[in-house]
Amino acid sequence: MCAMHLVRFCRPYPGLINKEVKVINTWSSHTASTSTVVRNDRSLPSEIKPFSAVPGPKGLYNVPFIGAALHFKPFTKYTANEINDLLTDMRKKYGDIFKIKFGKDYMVYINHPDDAKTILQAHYEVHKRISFDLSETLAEREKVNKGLILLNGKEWADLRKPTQEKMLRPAVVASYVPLIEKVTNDFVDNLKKKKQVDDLLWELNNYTIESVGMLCFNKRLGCLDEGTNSPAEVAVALRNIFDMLQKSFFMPLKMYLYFKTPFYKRFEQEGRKFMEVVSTETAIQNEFLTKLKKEGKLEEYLENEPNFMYSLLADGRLSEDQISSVVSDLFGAGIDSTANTLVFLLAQLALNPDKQAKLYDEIQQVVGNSRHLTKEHLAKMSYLKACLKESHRKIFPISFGVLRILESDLVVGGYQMPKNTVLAINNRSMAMDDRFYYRPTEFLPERWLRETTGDIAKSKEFPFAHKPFGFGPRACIGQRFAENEIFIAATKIVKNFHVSMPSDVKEIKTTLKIFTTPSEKIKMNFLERQ
Ligand code: HEM
Repeated sequence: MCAMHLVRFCRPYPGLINKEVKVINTWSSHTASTSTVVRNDRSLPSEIKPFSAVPGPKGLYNVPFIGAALHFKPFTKYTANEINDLLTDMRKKYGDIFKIKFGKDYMVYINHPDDAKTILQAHYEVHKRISFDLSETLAEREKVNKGLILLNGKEWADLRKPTQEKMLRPAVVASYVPLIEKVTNDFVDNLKKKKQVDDLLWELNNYTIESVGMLCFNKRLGCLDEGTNSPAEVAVALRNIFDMLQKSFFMPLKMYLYFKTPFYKRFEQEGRKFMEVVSTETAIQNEFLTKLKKEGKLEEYLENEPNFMYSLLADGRLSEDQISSVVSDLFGAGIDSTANTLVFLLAQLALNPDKQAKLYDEIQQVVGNSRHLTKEHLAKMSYLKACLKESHRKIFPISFGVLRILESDLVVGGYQMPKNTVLAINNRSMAMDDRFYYRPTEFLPERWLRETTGDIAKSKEFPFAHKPFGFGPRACIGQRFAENEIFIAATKIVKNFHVSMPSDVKEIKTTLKIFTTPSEKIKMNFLERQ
């Protein structure tokens, strides 16, 4: 065992500090106040226990491949799309840390923020992502370059570095505000005509395709044009792709790795539809840029509009093939993620009219009669930001939570986790845990405001309980773009409409398709404000 591991063993792990502590509320913008809180009520093993002692289902459940099948229908009431319910039951039975065998390896579920912190702050060099073997098999069979989502180690870092420089810089993000605003104005105009929608997710899918299309291809793809009532084919393909990925993850026998099974063939068909759109649009964008360059008009064009693909081409560190794979990943990851987030945010506001009224007041105060939204407006809207954070907490957006594969041994919650252990941070379960959140079942954006103190602000004690965009070098690369898009859409929609749902709807039922998504169509009324 190396010296670093010994140091880890000797260090008292965070959860051992299990007593009343004085906490300075440094988040108060006015005066720092002191309050006494019970930080958590964990009971941890008094000495470090081996991995074999991590609790979890016993017996047949631990037989490689077959064991996983026993957790799902027809043996239980759960399907792969409802794995969250299975995990909630296991959390109740086994506690803050438990392990389940999926395939041939264990996956360890983490339900305490102290442990989430230990894992997310551990040292990683390869930053290996858990295998989406269905997508990997498709990429290999179709001879398509893998992108940010599938690559690891140096190949991933070579793509990530230049892309991140272009995507996460505040100035770049800000330059997209006017472009997204135009897309949002068209969406709002459509809502004014419709007044009511029967399937909010599909409407928002068309909106997010248009927004992320502006980032990836600098082009409007026509999904919001008059007469386009059906969702774009690419959105349908993506929905099916994510559903199949979710299912493939928990399949006991993955025959598609060896043969083109009917399940694989359906995935291939949807994958090809998606890739067709991306390669067509990428080629058009390339042609457009080459033409402008030949005509000597490129500089002038770039002065007026940001162009993400051009900035990657001009950077010189990535080949055209690598750029295509980056654009493909951004387009694929950017549509359903943001559309679902917006559905749930609007639904929470509809179910909580008092919070909607408060948000409307903030919008009126900050934006008033300005014709355009600016990054300065967005920066001032703290209640809007709190609404998004709270909506993500109540309905956690990612099916698996944030996953990490250990690159060296690590003590987590009193257990010795060996190198290569797969750990899943179960933010969804922490979100409903009253050790970390005051009245966790309620939609209370106030809990996130800087000026909030006392019990309601308990969540601020546990930042690692809530990581909807992940953490560290492998965190969501689209976070800033997504937040901008969500803030602009929510601001414009709430400014223009009072949103409501049919009176018999009291809660939103969800299912998991990589992203959390409504299990039934969501109807929404958009009553124009006078
Ligand atoms: C509300 C919307 C979104 C949520 C909740 C979300 C969440 C996440 C999460 C949790 C991860 C994994 C982070 C980790 O392991 O630490 C991730 C990765 C990623 N996201 Fe997002 N995301 C969203 C929107 C977007 C958008 C709009 C884009 C593209 C424009 C995008 C592109 C990506 C990509 C490419 C990765 C993989 C990054 C890598 O492995 O280097 N996401 N996202």
